[in-house]
Amino acid sequence: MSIDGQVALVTGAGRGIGRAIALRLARDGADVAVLDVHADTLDAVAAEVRALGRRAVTVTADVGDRGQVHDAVDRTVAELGGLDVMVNNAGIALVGPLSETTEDQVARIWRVNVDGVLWGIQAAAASFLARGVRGRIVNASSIAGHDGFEMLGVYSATKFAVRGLTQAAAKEYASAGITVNAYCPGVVGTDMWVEIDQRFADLTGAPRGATYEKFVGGIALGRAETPEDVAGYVSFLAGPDAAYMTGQSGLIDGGLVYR
Ligand SMILES: NC(=O)C1=CN([C@@H]2O[C@H](COP(=O)(O)OP(=O)(O)OC[C@H]3O[C@@H](n4cnc5c(N)ncnc54)[C@H](O)[C@@H]3O)[C@@H](O)[C@H]2O)C=CC1
Ligand SMILES: CC(=O)C(C)=O
Repeated sequence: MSIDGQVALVTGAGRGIGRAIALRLARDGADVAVLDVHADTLDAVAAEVRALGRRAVTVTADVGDRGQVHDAVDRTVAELGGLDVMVNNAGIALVGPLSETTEDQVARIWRVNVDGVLWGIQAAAASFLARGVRGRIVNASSIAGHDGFEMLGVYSATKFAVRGLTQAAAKEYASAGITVNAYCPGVVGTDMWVEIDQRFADLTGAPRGATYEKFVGGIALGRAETPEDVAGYVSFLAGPDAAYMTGQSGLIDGGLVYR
């Protein structure tokens, strides 16, 4: 198993891509701390991790709160005996025209998608450095971090920002043997996309499902992405075969955006 005996912390692990990453890392041999701002599904995800024979802890925390993220890392080390892999997966979407975007909307999404990744990088790297661990940091960007999408403009900006943080952190921590990479999924059939599609319907009058189908229609491989497609790539980035890779933001989108 590629990451046997390691400890990972996955944010936004209560559902969707984060849940799939937690389970994949557990299947590949890691003990996992599952973190989410919504506590309701965390026990179920932790139970799934334990059913795979690995240890799990649940952490209810807001990634936009620096102190809570640092506490989450400390708790993981205390309860699971270390931390080797930090997956900054939590994120939220914002759908709407730039012309109508408010300060509150920008502050809210920036706090989760960008500040949340920054605090995760900072807390994990401090913990790796303090313990002499050549750890892995893996961040959630998106196709929207490679291409600006209409009606998803501020969301796109946050995902471009994640790529900037990923590159800068890779350089800052390289001498300590810490790698920092990002994954850039395409159209993954999670609750986030249900919400995006509904919001497009509300704003444009498009029938429900039409926006999702339009995006999926552009995928060369001919199907929507699954959370497990993303999780496999994250496990690769966390594992030994990615040891010589840092600062990269790799597209895993079935052939939707070409960069
Ligand atoms: N679904 C998609 O098509 C794509 C998703 N992504 C990115 O992948 C990541 C995961 O996406 P999905 O699983 O689809 O989203 P999702 O909305 O299904 O799940 C996100 C999880 O993050 C949690 N979360 C939200 N705000 C949080 C906060 N402040 N602190 C801690 N947890 C918080 C939510 O409670 C939820 O459990 C996000 O960063 C998203 O932007 C990137 C490209 C495509
Ligand atoms: C949800 C997302 O990341 C998109 C539309 O690329």
